[in-house]
Amino acid sequence: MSEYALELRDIRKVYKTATEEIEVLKGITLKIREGELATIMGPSGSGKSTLLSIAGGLDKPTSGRVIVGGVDITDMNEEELTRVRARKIGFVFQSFNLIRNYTALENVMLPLLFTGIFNVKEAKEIAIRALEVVGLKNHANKFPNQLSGGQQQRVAIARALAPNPDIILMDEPTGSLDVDTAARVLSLVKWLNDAFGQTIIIVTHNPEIAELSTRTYYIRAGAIYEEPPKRTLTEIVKEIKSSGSSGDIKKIQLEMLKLKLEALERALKEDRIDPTLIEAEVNSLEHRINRLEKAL
Ligand SMILES: Nc1ncnc2c1ncn2[C@@H]1O[C@H](COP(=O)(O)OP(=O)(O)OP(=O)(O)O)[C@@H](O)[C@H]1O
Repeated sequence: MSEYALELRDIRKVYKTATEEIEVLKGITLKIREGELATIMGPSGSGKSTLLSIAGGLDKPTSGRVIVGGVDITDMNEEELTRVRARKIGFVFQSFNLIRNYTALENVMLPLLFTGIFNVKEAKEIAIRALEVVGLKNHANKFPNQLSGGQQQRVAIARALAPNPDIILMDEPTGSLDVDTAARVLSLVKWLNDAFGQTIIIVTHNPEIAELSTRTYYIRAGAIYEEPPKRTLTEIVKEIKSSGSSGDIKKIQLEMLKLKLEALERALKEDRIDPTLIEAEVNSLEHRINRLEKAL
């Protein structure tokens, strides 16, 4: 058994769309030791969920290796991955992802049955214990819509926990919960890490969750850091300006101004507006169009 619950080696991820290629992850190496409660933070669109999907074998990296509990899952086919995911990886997402017409108990039993290890009776016994761990033993036969948001998230945690996975991956696990319920769910997560030694990775925007964790990582511009990247406001503004979008915005603005000018000229020609009222506006539009054309 490896000392790492999860190892990501030089992970690159390039998304190809019809018009462009985006390199979201630019060679990320990450080693999560057993028993860690790690958080991954970073700006919106920085690739946190992409990294989590790759770590969980839900998505393939463009290059690099993914090793879960000492097993290299990078080149596994879908059938092998389904087994490995069920045995070694638990998932908890913001939207709970419980199956609506299954009871809480059945929802927790499902990944246990997917492992191919347990029969129905064994899966049931383990699932009941997992529900007990999250304080929901008495709600085992309820359907998701008969449970509160916090209870549903606890069922999702029981489901992730039941197969005794090497690692539980959580994507904004408290994102859709109110503050009090979120705090209760988080204290359960923290307790599972402390008492069970369960290795957990949480992707979040919430710095308070990072405070609970044993280690915090930050993703920015496709790279990962253990310290929050220190940037001045001027650097952030420069980065946004040079991100390529401001040129496009100017072009769109120019098109909009030209369309407005055309419309004004048409209205003037067709005698639909008072010329004295719009003279200044036409002048100002022409001036702005000139300036933008020079800037592009
Ligand atoms: N299937 C896909 N095809 C093309 N681009 C994608 C795809 N999935 C994600 N992206 C792009 O990859 C980038 C990273 O997305 P990702 O969801 O991993 O970011 P994130 O850090 O989790 O963002 P957030 O905090 O807003 O959830 C984004 O620019 C996104 O638009």
